[in-house]
Amino acid sequence: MTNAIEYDRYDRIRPIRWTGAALELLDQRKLPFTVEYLSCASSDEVASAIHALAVRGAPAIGIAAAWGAVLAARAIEAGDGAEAAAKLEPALQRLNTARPTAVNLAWALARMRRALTGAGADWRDALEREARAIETEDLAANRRMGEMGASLIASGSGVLTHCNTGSLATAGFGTALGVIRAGVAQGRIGKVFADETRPWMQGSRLTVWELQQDGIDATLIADAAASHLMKSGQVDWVVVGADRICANGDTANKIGTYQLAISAHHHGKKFMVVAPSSTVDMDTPSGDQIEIEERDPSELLGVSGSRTVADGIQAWNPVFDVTPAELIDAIVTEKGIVEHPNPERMRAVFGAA
Ligand SMILES: CSC[C@@H](O)[C@@H](O)C(=O)COP(=O)(O)O
Repeated sequence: MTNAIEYDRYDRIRPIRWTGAALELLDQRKLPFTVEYLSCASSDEVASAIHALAVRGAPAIGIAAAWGAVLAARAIEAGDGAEAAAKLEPALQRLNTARPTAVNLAWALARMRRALTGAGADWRDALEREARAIETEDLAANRRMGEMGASLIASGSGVLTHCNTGSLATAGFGTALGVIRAGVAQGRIGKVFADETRPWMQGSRLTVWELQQDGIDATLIADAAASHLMKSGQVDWVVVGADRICANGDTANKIGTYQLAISAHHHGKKFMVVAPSSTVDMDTPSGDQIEIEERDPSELLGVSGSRTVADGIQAWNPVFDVTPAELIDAIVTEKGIVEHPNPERMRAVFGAA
């Protein structure tokens, strides 16, 4: 179990690049066949890219929004941080409403506002420093969580993951996928399964592609095959990311996570949530208070742009669900692991709201 993790090996995919003049986003709508960066020169372009899923994954949209605030600053004149904060607020609000469920977006923008507090004429530098810090800290948190989460996994285990929680969804390395990378490097994980994650196909288009870049074998399954897989005994842990973790441990993540947790519980498999503390929202008492994003039903009506459903059919497209804390064995963050989360154990690691 002493295999060192060669982090350089995982540095090949960077979803977010700041050029000094523009924000470049690896366009996740086009992967895996086209690797192309979308250049955003204004905060409104960043907000549109977040809404359209050109950049996606809770930590990545927080980082992109932080750089969006830096771009918004280019469009205003202000003598100090207080004046800048007032003038930037409309742009920050537009970034904030680009997607509702992942708390990392609001968290990153709150940090950007705080960076302006007390800043003088050099307020633009303060903003840029903060955006860079948010990005750098995310990468460090992912590496730490990777090692912490992997330490829970017994040698030779099989894991199943959902959605995409890798480099593409973060500053790099990933959350749940970081645990999988670390677990494979340490020889703990023998077999990786990824589900397709309908309807947007983050698993089949992004996760298995990311793992292939690292030379990690992964087996793709249909979402509907997950319970059958667990029953077959090939999986010991379900390892997922999060978009918002509440004060009681209830966790919002990609639609389908909840049914994986129910199935894991039924089959006696362990269920791990991996997320940086920027995903923890101690101000929201429970999952009942989380706004669940509903996207355009057209995402369900076709595959790769080709319509597969008869005209006139209605569809409902909630893109996240909430897994109750009692179905979670461990929440892994860079601040610590909360086993069998409840309000008291959450407070012990993250403090009171
Ligand atoms: C490290 S990413 C964690 C979550 O953001 C991820 O599991 C997820 O649900 C992403 O949803 P998406 O709609 O693709 O942004």
